[in-house]
Amino acid sequence: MSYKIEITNGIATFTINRPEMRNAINYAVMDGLETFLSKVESDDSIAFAVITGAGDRAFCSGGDLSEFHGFRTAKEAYPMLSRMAGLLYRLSILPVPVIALVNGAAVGGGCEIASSCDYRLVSSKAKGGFIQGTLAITSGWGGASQLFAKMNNHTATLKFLSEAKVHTAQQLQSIGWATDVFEGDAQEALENFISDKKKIHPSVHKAYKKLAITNWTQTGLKDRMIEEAAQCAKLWESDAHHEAVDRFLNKE
Ligand SMILES: CC[C@@H](C(=O)O)C(=O)SCCNC(=O)CCNC(=O)[C@H](O)C(C)(C)COP(=O)(O)OP(=O)(O)OC[C@H]1O[C@@H](n2cnc3c(N)ncnc32)[C@H](O)[C@@H]1OP(=O)(O)O
Repeated sequence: MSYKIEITNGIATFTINRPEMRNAINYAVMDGLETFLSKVESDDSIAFAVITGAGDRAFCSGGDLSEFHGFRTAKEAYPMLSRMAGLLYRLSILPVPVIALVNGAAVGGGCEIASSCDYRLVSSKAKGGFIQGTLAITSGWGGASQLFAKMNNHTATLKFLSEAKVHTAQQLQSIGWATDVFEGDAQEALENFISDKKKIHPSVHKAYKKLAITNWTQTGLKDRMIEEAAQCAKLWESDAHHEAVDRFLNKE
């Protein structure tokens, strides 16, 4: 199974389970994420949502380039991009704190998934970045809009996106993207983080989350994410993009 859903003690966890592909997102994972979101949206007993990747190499390497490379035009790419943007918007507006447990590399769309969460716990061994620029596209799943909604420093955010570099965990923390950097075991880091949050009543977390969601609703975050998908789709059809993906797939 390309994903796992576990709900234990009020913590709902979605694990992308394709470690051999560095947890790249394909349609099966998108279907799983949709199921997960529906469960969390409809179960009041859930107090925290967590998204992570299987293994210790990657949180998520973005879209599965072998599966999506068949899209040649903007019209072909847009349905996939806008569907995932819609799912990440739903992830971001879940009524409980949403935690990205960044156990390994988070690049491209992987960075967009983590950016759509409220908190990012990042392994000291992980690396991450919006590397889409190296493929001659922008982020296409609404991740840039998520960043602009959440990061304080506009110039640092624009630099993070447009330079398309891979950063160390420490660098990710210094630009304000990583909430915490942990050494060692990811599950232990998650338990510590959640046990600290549990010192405060769940209704307080939910109430603050509601305020954040009101802000995002009023500033049209969903529409901006869908517009981001449309903009990426336009770049998708360029020769520069197809040539860059060919180079990755041919391991040049
Ligand atoms: C499509 C949406 C778009 C968006 O809107 O954001 C994107 O996400 S663009 C996609 C961005 N992702 C990439 O460009 C992939 C980048 N991958 C990497 O940089 C590295 O794989 C890694 C994540 C840093 C991990 O490096 P490492 O641990 O050294 O593993 P390998 O590179 O050897 O990968 C193992 C295996 O997995 C395949 N792989 C990795 N990522 C993807 C991917 N996104 N799609 C398809 N396949 C992927 C890689 O080709 C290797 O395959 P094999 O050699 O056949 O084992």
